[in-house]
Amino acid sequence: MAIPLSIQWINGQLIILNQQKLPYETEYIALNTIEDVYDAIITLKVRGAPAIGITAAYGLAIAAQKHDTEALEPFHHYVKKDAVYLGSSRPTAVNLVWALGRLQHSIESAQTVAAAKAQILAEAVRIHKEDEEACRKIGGYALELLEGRTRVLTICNAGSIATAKYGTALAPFHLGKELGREFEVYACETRPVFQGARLTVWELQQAGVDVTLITDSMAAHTIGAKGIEAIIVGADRIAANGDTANKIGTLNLAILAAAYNIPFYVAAPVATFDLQIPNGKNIPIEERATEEITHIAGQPIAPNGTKVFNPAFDVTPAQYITAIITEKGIIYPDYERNILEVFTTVSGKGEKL
Ligand SMILES: CSC[C@@H](O)[C@@H](O)C(=O)COP(=O)(O)O
Repeated sequence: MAIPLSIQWINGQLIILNQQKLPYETEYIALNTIEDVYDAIITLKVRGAPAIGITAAYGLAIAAQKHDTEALEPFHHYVKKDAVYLGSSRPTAVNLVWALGRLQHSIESAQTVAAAKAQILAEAVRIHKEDEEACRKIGGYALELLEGRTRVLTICNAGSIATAKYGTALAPFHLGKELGREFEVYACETRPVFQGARLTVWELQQAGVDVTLITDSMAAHTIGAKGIEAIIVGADRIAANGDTANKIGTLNLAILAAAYNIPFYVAAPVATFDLQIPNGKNIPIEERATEEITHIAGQPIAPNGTKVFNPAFDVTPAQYITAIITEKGIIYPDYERNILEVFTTVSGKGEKL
């Protein structure tokens, strides 16, 4: 039994777990070029907001090593162009542009191209390491909040394989296992791409955590029938007022939690907050290919030419969120005030580091 990892930097090579192939095949692939990284992100070989950010950071660092110039100005120009390219791969998870921005910032003061190349790679490794630490802390805070509750519902995969390790929403279950605390996790299958069925169930089984799969449409019934005591989800972008974008279907669960009077928790690192965005209305929502809905495993399930709407994320208004669990602590309403306070404490400037 072990917590699976999705991203590894081994002897100067980026190796990822190909999440497209799970749960049938556990395939690890090397990403050697910026195009490999872009493709892996857009085709969901690697997915989950923090994992996208970490992979893109390595992608930018890999590309930077290959730029054949001794002059700093063109080097910065190439890095900026690469960052724009990688940043265009998926629009909702803010961790992507956050990580790319952090790498660019890390080389601003470099005196030579050689120094910049070393610094940009070091920063990617740092982001990777920091995310594991952040997720472990999130798990600790989530365990405090879940004290006395064992039956917990989740959606999508906000687990170890969506981050450096442990995950965000799944972190308390992994950490709980390490500490001898058992949970009964209910995983929504998460149509249309089945991150819940394919990834969360697989990941929790690998780690020896008790997990039960339901279809998304069974959530309301299951909360009552199985006595679900809390819902915990991840996030792709959290606006300054606490409105939270996460996998499509999350909003349904938030409304159900309110109807059943059980807590609805969002777990995310501070890298997932976007203070430039005042509220959820301004969060860009990715729309993906129609085939994700009209086909399952390559087989059509709807008439040819069916009109489709396929938003990959929805936005849960802050009023439905009981608490937001970060590595800096647990944030409660009033979110607008308390989120700003966390960031002011973190950076001293009311900005994301
Ligand atoms: C810790 S991952 C948090 C979110 O990124 C996760 O809940 C989610 O919605 C992932 O969506 P995906 O489309 O699989 O990248």
